[in-house]
Amino acid sequence: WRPTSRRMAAPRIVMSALSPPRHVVMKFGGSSVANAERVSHVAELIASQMAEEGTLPAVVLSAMGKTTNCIIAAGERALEGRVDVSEIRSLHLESLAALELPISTGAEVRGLLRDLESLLDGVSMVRELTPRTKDLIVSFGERMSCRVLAATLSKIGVPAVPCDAWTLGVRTKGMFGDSVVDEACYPEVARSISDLFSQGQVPIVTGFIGHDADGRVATLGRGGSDLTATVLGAAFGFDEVQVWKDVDGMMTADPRVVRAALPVPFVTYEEAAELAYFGAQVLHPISMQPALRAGVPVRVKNSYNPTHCGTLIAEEATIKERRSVAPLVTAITSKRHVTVIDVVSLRMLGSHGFLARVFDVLARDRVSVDVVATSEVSVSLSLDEEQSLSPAALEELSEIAQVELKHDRSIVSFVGDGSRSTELIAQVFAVLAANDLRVEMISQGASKVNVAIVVQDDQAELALNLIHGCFFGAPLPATCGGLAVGELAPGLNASAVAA
Ligand SMILES: Nc1ncnc2c1ncn2[C@@H]1O[C@H](COP(=O)(O)OP(=O)(O)O)[C@@H](O)[C@H]1O
Ligand SMILES: N[C@@H](CC(=O)OP(=O)(O)O)C(=O)O
Repeated sequence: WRPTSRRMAAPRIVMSALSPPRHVVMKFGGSSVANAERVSHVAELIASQMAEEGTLPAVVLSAMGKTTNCIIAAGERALEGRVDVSEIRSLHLESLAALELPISTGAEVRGLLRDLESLLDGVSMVRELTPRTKDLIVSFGERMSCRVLAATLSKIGVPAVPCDAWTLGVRTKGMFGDSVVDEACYPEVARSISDLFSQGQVPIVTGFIGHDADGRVATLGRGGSDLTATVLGAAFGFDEVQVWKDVDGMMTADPRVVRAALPVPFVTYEEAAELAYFGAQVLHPISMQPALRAGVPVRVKNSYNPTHCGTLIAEEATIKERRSVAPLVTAITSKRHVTVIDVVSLRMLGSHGFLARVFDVLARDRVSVDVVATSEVSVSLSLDEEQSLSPAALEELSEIAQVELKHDRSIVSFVGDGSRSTELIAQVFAVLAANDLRVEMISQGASKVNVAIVVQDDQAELALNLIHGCFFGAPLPATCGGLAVGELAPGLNASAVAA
């Protein structure tokens, strides 16, 4: 679907550039607006980008800091009869005061806090918190943060207006807590944004939330503001979707785990989706889909180093053109605390339908699988930490096979040039074998950009650093996952690691 009415007249906002403004989405997550100081920093960043680069933004914002986690915790406490929003109230009222925002903004935020508290009182009385009610209570985080940022921007001359996403027409479908945006709403969203731009207004849009077909609040799953940003990008046809973080773009690994991680300048949509799905926290797993379908480039930027070019995420042809050489590995990521299920059935030797039986049980238990390895009489598959098989499902599998659960595993994934996977796998296994790190599963082939291995949790950090050093040449840190390189886990080869 391509938007028809992309461009409206340049609004009253003073634009330094003579050419028509570049329409961009600027998404800021919770860590970018964790307190009053960071809200003020983001407001200055938006205003300076408008003035210096002539951009006309729609801003997508998440709840301040860990407000979503706090509201979820408040919901769980309300189930036990305790209603307490003091931490949430303090953060927002102190921010209002520190930012010296108008009384009207304070009144709006206090009203939202009262509504949240009333809902929690209700949960406390009925001792029930349905997925629908949980979505409604968590939505208050984004609704408050948008009002705080919009008022802060207005104070510095940017005519910002807070927009609950449903007021722009963002309509969801699917389950509460894990909805997606219905593409049928894109034309209405495009018109709403055009109208705001033509009125010279900068929309500050709640990420993560929307209304379902019945007008009930629903959320897009944790981290869903990235998806809101790419949906707006696709619906209106923005020139770029910017995802602002506290790091210099998508990195070659999680910088909190691999201190030598480096920014990646160019990533394809497919690589970004695989990295996000297999643990790279930097983007929501399905947020690349709307951008890919509409051909809208995504750029991951650092709000603390805005002059850094960050990471450009775009279609394969564009990225290949921009890359000087095709890297063997673009980036490495990991998903911790997964469970591997080994299902072995000698009785099914030669008989068809073994795999179908196993996956039928999983489907009825509504669990999704990340990594699979099969043989004629066995299948191994991984479930991430939020999922587990019901006793009934385990019993049913045990009727046709021996079932073994192996907890505390990690999936380590390498995203890169799938056509050179043999070379990639050879290097990975060489460095891991040199250190007696055991690979329990490997999966390659389904995706042309991803190879995944399974190791034990307590060796994942070392594996990540070893492999990262292998492909990106950075020295090993003194310790990996609590293991000092000089005093490695029993049996590890110190000389090879040191080398
Ligand atoms: N491959 C990666 N590239 C960049 N950042 C990563 C990666 N993997 C994990 N991270 C971590 O994700 C953090 C940003 O995610 P998050 O804190 O959720 O940001 P936000 O709140 O803005 O959405 C970074 O600070 C970084 O430590
Ligand atoms: N606040 C929601 C939505 C979101 O996307 O947040 P963040 O941008 O901080 O990941 C959450 O915590 O899931």
